[in-house]
This record gives sequence, structure tokens and C-alpha cells, in this order.
Amino acid sequence: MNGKRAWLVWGVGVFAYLIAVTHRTSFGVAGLVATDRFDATASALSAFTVIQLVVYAVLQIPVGVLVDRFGPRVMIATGAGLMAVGQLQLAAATSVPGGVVGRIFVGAGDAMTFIAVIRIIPLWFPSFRVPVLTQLTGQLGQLGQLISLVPFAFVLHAAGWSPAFAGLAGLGVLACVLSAALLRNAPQGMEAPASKDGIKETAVNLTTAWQQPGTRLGMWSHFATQFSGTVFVLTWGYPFLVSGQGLDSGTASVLLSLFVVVGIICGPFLGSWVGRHPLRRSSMVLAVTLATAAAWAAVIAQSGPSPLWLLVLLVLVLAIGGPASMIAFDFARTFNPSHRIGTATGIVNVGGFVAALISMYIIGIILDLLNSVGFSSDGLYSLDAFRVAFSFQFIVLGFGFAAVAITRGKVRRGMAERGEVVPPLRDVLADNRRRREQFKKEQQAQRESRKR
Ligand SMILES: N[C@@H](Cc1c[nH]cn1)C(=O)NCC(=O)O
Repeated sequence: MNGKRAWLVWGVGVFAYLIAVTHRTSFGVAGLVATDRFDATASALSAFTVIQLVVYAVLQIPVGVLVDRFGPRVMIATGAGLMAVGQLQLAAATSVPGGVVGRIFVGAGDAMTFIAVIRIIPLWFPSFRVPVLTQLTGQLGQLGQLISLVPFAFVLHAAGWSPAFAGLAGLGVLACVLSAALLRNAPQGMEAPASKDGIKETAVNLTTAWQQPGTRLGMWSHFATQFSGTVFVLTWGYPFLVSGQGLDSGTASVLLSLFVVVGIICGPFLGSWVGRHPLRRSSMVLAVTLATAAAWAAVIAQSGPSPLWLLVLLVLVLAIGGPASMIAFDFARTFNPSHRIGTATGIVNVGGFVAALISMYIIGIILDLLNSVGFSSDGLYSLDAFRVAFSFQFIVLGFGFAAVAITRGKVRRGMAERGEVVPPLRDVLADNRRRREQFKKEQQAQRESRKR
């Protein structure tokens, strides 16, 4: 494999994904300005992001199939072009329907990017590098949120709505041109596994990917770990921190930036841990799901604003959900043959985004409902209203936890039939303890025999 070329191809893919994440998160930063521009209620405002995510989620499986068929290059360049068109439309829009059309284009282009970018990695790099590079791709892409939070927010407030979104459209054009010019689906001389299947074979392929319990384990893992952070960063986190918790906008932006930084730091560790403990991937997913529920319970249980350290802890736990959700793609890759990885990845990626959009929409509805019945004198974004609305996440977390636990049982039964038995975690821990004690005893005996 050509080393330098592989890094260049991967780098361009990561850049395209980073710009996609910038497009995706830009509206969350512009939320309060958008309320004035479009004269919108909380649920109308959340509709922008919800519709964008519906389009993204609905297109995941078709896009996964298309990635297997046409390869990543076409998909990534087309996606970048569509997002540029969407941001231009949003720059010009003055009504809710006009703005929503822009976000539909953004959702469609975004849907084409990530699963195509991570499809490049196993084609250009040896398999031992794949888990860490997949993690790095996911995490580096999240830097796009920082572009939204800092330069984009600055231009938005300094120059106004249209120049800010037109600027993002320009970045989209750059990503489109670079992808078309520099990306290659596979190294020279190695044929990218492209499926030439017709509709019937594609349907069979899709059904086979879905029937593989490992694909479904990936989908539920993605569902359980990624939605809470996505909801926080894309929609309700900023108003919760500023209007609910009473933080100034600078501190809220630092907390949201911390989300990205923690993900970037934890990602490679989690990637290498996954490489070393492939049989414990689902245990990590379950642990992160429980930690997310515990962090939210601690914040929601406070009758007034939470201390800053607790909000930092919440953001840390939500941020770890990002790298943890990347484990889901490892399930897709390791339980499916090469020509079906795009399709399986598309199925997996639906999980977290469906959970996120259900949660953000229902949270918006609960906030509006509580406001309309005069639940709090502090208005729409009061802390008490947020405490009630955010509690909805416990239902989603509980559902995700149960689905992962049940599907993992199916996967393990299938593995046992093939003679691969996963020893229970407590046996492994007891075994490690025994070995450590044995090692200590041997060291002690050696020291004593040397003294004699
Ligand atoms: N798991 C995410 C990526 C991620 C990593 N850290 C935080 N988020 C994911 O599913 N990405 C898909 C996408 O299109 O972004």
C-alpha cells in the first residue's frame, strides 16, 4: 500500500467529514438568532434540526447500499456539493419553509459523508490500524463543531445571517472540489469491492446485513451511546446551559467545546482498547449507557442550577458517548463481509440518529407544552421545564440498554454455536486477580531466595 497516498486520501476524507459536521452543527449555534429571524417557537425551531436528521437517518441505508455500489469518492463529493447548496439556500431564506428546504439539502449531503469516509479506511490501511483510524475519523470530524462554535458564531454575530451561511457554503464547495480531485476508492492495482448487484440482489444483501445479529448489535449500540450527546450539542444543550442553568454564553461555548476535545482525547484510547478486547466491546457500550443515565440523574435531581463541576462532569460523560458509539461501526465491520460493510454501516448509523431525533423533538414538545400551561414563571427555557423535558432521555437510554443486552445475547449464542465462547466478565476479572496474586507470590519467593 502507498503510505503517503493512503494518508492523503484519508486526510481529504476526514476534511470532508469535518466540514459536514460544521454544516450539521451550524444551526444549533444560530438557534437564538434563528428564533428572531424566523419568528419561531421552540418546536418550530427544533423542526429545522429534526427534519435535517430525519433526512439524514432515512438516507443512511440507501446511501450504505450506494457506497457499496459506487465507492466512497462519488458519494463524498456529491454530499459536499449538496450541503453547499443547502447552506446557500439557508443564507437566503427568510421563512421557516425556506429555511427547512436548506436543511433538507444539508441532511441529504451529510448522510453521504461519514459512512463513505469510514469505508475508505479498510481499503487503504492494514487491518490492525482500522479501529484507531475509525475512531480518529469520528473524533477529528467533530472539530467541525468548533468551527461552528467559534469562527462561524463570530461571523454570524459580526456580519449577520446571510454572510455566515454563505461562508459555510464556500467551505462545502472546497470539500467537494478536493474530494473529486484527490480521493481514490482504493490503491492502484487493488480493485475496490464494488457490487454490481441489481435490485433483487441488493434487497437480498440488505436483508442479509440486517439478519446478521452483529449488525443489529451495532445499531443498538449506536442508538444507546450517541443520542444524548447529539441532542445536547445540536439543539438543547446551549439554551439549557444559558437560559436554564444561567451560565454566560462564553462558559456555555467552552463547555460545548470541551465536548469535542474530550472526544478527541478519548477516541484513540477507546480505539486501541477495542482492538485489544474485541470480546468486551458491548460491555463498554453498556457501561457508557449507564454512566450517561447516572450523569443526567445527578443534574436533573438538583432543584436549582447545578454546580459548574457537575455540568463539566455531564459534558465529559456525554462526550465519551461519541467515541463509545464508534464501537458500533466496529461491529458492522467485523460481522460482515467486505462487500456488505457499507450497507451494514448504514444500518448501524440509523440507530443513534433516530434516537437523537426522537429525543430532540419530544423534548421540544414537552418544553412548549409546559410553557403553554404556565408550568414555570421563568418561561419557555426555564430550568424546571428542562429538568422535566430532559427526563424523557431515561426512557430512550433504558430502551437502548435493554436492546443491546438482548442482541448481545443473540450474537453470543451464535458465536457459541461456532465454538467461540465468550467467558463471563466476572470469570475473566477473577482470573486476572488470581494471576496477579500468583505473580506477586512468585516475585516475593524470588526476593526471599535471593536474600538467603
Ligand atoms: N458516532 C458518531 C461520530 C462521533 C464521534 N464522536 C462523536 N460523534 C457518528 O455516528 N457519526 C456519524 C456521522 O455522520 O457523524
